[in-house]
Amino acid sequence: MTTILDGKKTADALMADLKTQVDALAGQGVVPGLAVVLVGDDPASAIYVRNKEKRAQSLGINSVIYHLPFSTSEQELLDQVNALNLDPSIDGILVQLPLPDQINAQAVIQAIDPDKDVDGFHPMNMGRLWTNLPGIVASTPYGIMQLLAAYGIDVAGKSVVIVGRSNIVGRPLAGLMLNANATVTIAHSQTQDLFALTKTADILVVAIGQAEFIPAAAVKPGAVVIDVGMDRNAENKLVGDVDFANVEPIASAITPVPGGVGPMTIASLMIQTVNLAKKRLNG
Ligand SMILES: Nc1nc(=O)c2c([nH]1)NC[C@@H]1CN(c3ccc(C(=O)N[C@@H](CCC(=O)O)C(=O)O)cc3)C=[N+]21
Repeated sequence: MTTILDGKKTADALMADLKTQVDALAGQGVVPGLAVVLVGDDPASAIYVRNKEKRAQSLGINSVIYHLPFSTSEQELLDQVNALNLDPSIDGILVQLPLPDQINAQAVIQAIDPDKDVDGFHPMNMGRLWTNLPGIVASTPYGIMQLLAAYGIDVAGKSVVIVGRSNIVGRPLAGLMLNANATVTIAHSQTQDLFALTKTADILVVAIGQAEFIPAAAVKPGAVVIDVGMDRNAENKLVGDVDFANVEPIASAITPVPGGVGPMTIASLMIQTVNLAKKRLNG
């Protein structure tokens, strides 16, 4: 029997616990503040923003959305970020990616106060992760680690293959996996004989954004499969990067899309926002 790694259920359980923490903070006069800056109308960002809003509201987190037009200049965005850096009611700042071409995303990420960088994308937080120091960790990788932990899947000593080397998922996940004592390989578009490599993985993570790219022949029987993709197939249905129907029967455990990694990403963002608010209170 294959275990379906239910991110929705796991996220709901984590949020029930987090709600008591938010209530306790409120009793001490602190409401966690999350600022989300969205430039333009990227569809994946729109789903993310909508679901974040729902979660934040039900928890009692003060989530403020700054929806700027697609034509926003880099300087205008930097000014917005600076204002949020200085706003004491804001604990976490998240600038939705991708950004329009006229804006240098790295310049914006580096303008965020590293201690408010709730996405963990600032080089300071990436450096902390890769030196195994405490810091803020990107929400999607953090959510994946929590989902594995919730199902008692230990990564220590396992062979983990991550397909995708983005700063949002692949790289930070590799750091977390290494810190948890996994043996990590990062594969990407130039990897030779990719499916032979993925077939060696005890834990296979795919984050490339190509609908149903990974076939059953690329997966070791009994592997744990984590699908980070959020793609549209030919019928415009939301699917992942893994051919779920054919891979599910041979995997020992697998995440669905939707209902897998996505809800865990949002839960992780909420957890880290609350942790930053606790820091505001306790220093
Ligand atoms: N700075 C930044 N940080 C991000 O983490 C970031 C980003 N920009 N830009 C966009 C992508 C996309 N992303 C999603 C996270 C969760 C769901 C999600 O909740 N998915 C649910 C719901 C799907 C649905 O409602 O259809 C699911 O998979 O079950 C979606 C998309 C975060 N991203």
